[in-house]
Amino acid sequence: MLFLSLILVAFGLVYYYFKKSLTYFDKWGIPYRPGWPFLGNMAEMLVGKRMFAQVYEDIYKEFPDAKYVGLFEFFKTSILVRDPELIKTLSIKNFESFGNRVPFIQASVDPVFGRNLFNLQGEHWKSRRTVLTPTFSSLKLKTMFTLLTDCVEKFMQGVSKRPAESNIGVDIKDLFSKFSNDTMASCFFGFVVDTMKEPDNEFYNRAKHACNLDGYRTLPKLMHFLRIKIIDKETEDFCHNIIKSVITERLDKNIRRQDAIQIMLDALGDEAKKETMDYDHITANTFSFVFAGFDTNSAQLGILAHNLALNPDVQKKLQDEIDQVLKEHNGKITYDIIQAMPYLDATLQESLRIDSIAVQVERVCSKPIELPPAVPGAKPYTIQPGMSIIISPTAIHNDPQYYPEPRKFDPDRFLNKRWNVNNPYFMGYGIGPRSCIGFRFSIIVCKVGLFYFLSKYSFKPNEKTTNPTEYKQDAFNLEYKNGFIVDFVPRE
Ligand code: HEM
Repeated sequence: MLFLSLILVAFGLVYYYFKKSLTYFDKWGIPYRPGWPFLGNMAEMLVGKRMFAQVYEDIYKEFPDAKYVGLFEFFKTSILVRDPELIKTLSIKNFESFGNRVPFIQASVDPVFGRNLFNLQGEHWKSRRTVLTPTFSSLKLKTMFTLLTDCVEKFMQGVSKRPAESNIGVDIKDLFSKFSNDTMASCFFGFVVDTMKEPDNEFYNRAKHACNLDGYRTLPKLMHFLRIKIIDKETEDFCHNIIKSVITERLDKNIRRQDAIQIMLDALGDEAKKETMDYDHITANTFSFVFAGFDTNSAQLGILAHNLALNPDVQKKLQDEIDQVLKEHNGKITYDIIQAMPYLDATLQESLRIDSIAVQVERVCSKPIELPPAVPGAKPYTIQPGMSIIISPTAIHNDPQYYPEPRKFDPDRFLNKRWNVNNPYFMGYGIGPRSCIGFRFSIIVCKVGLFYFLSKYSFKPNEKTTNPTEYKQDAFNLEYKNGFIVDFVPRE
């Protein structure tokens, strides 16, 4: 009985503590949506009623006059920044104070994932990012272009062998994941695989498995406390072994190939002797590209297919541009030709705007910074180290004051607009120095995939393709209600 009373008292105290913390923002007059003890503002997400990204969007919409609002994510108190100019100030000008995101996991628990760029902090991140940035320069991507066209040609051959009836009600993201996989294997791991021909290849199966992070995203602290690794031992060994054998072969036989491993080897210069090679780092880096790029690129192509199926006029305009380019260049396509296609470029930008894969962009504060009052008449608020700011690309991209008729898929909004990762009104690839390192690679992969596909086929809505678009509310990542389902038919 005494024991039970103690438990009830302890529970009461904890409940009181969390209930009280839910009024934390009152002192500064910062608006917030009332939260539940232990769950904060995330109750709807937890019961599958609202997608993560939409919880942020709902809160964003609730306070149209605020520069920022208070946010309760389970036990965590954060700031959701609404004002694009404040987003820019914090994530770019004050990068010294907001240069990190909360790490998923420590390298001591998971050596491959813990040392990847996404997860690294402070100076470790800075030096790694500096070494890796040249991998994605336009010049390097140009040299990788033939690797990409090899992949897309194999992919299209595989698509052409499918019986017509299997192109009805297709999970298009899954289909494009085969192309995305092969680009990763070839451009980052330095070996060739044809997933349309061999859908059960080990690289594809492991990449799919390793990109499933749902548990970590919802309960990272618990997973960390239990020392559950993201990358299991077998996948870790598999990646190590590929990298080791590719590097050994290159050094032994003096082979060069235009891929990311070669760029990392070249960056290591004379130290790149077999005995001193830090395979762990190269594995962690290449793996971070697969983790960050495999699912995102296929999802982006899925978003494109869905929106093109629903907007035949846009699809037709894009196919006209593709046909024209093929005709002008006798079917011989180069990196520069693809990059110079204005409507293809605008369509990709619009697809990143209308449905952002990034659930949120997060930065954790490392030095105190005073924020202006959240609303007129409120007090300035000094954000303290350890607290996160959250940015919602979905909310900004769907705000009619920045994008009139935001649910309309209209590539013309982006016609002849340059890509810019420092633009707080367009954050498909995040913002500032910590934005997506692979964005140029991703752009060219999506363009190549779409270009070749639309030169032969047209997307059509299937009875399962929701119109207007509906979302799967109990998914963590962006997913349409019935999945990424469309039909595709050969062009007339
Ligand atoms: C459509 C595809 C993609 C989308 C929408 C996307 C989006 C993003 C976003 C929103 C971030 C967080 C940025 C921030 O915090 O400001 C990010 C980070 C990152 N992305 Fe991508 N990404 C895509 C493809 C790729 C690809 C293909 C690669 C690899 C080649 C890649 C590698 C990374 C890495 C390594 C980071 C962490 C960067 C750092 O912390 O320094 N991404 N991406």
